[in-house]
Amino acid sequence: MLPKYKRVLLKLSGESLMGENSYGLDPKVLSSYAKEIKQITSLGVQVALVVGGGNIYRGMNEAETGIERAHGDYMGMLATMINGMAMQSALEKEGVYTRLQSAIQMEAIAEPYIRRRAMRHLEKGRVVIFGAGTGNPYFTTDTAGSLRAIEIKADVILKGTRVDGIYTADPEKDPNAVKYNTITYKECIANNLKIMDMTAFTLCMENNLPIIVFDMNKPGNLLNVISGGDVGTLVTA
Ligand SMILES: Nc1ncnc2c1ncn2[C@@H]1O[C@H](COP(=O)(O)OP(=O)(O)OP(=O)(O)O)[C@@H](O)[C@H]1O
Ligand SMILES: O=c1ccn([C@@H]2O[C@H](COP(=O)(O)O)[C@@H](O)[C@H]2O)c(=O)[nH]1
Repeated sequence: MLPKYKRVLLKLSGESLMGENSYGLDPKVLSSYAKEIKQITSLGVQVALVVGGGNIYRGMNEAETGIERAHGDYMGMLATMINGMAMQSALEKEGVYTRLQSAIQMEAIAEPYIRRRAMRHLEKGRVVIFGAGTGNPYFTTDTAGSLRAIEIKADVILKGTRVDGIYTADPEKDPNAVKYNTITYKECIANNLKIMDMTAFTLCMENNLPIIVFDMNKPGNLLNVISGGDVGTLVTA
């Protein structure tokens, strides 16, 4: 099978990593995601990974936590490092070579983020995990994923999540929501569709980076996306 994409940035939801638990990490999910990723690296697809942090900490709720927003955001970025390290371990168990790069210096556990070095790792077939988001508060890992995807010249950003695409409204809240097979960036922004934040959509739109939102929990789905299958929702101009 000839993959449709040569280099992809896969954004994994932090919340999905907790599986049935209400917090933290589920080893079954980590192992299953690692196996799915191995399926596509075996085809020669270059994979960069950004993992969210919502299973551990989000910095947004200053009113609830009493923790200043920017301070909380740095805590959220540290949460993404924990998830990145967990994915690194799960991938290595599957025999996949990896490198973890952090946007915040943590030399004992990760390389610093160096764009050209990341691209070299990808060329050598290593999965590069980008941790600590953008390194800046007031952003999200969706924006970090979009930014890194553009920087490393990925063909597409794949948002692997727990819903099977983009809907007219949040399908977890609105049973009448209808799924789009394709949608434009402008429609996502105009309709304020909350599957990704607006900064991420805008960045992708300005740089013409296609987005595919798909269900990462369905076995074989990632491979299907890479094969050009009719999976999830495609966002383009
Ligand atoms: N219009 C929409 N279409 C589809 N999903 C939507 C929409 N609006 C909101 N959502 C929600 O977005 C969620 C997916 O986002 P994502 O994968 O980023 O999860 P998350 O919980 O924010 O994870 P993370 O820990 O990475 O921040 C879905 O679970 C869904 O409930
Ligand atoms: O560039 C970034 C990325 C993330 N954060 C903070 O981390 C948490 C977790 O990320 P999610 O994208 O929500 O999974 C996020 O809520 C922010 O608090 C950040 O500040 N900058």
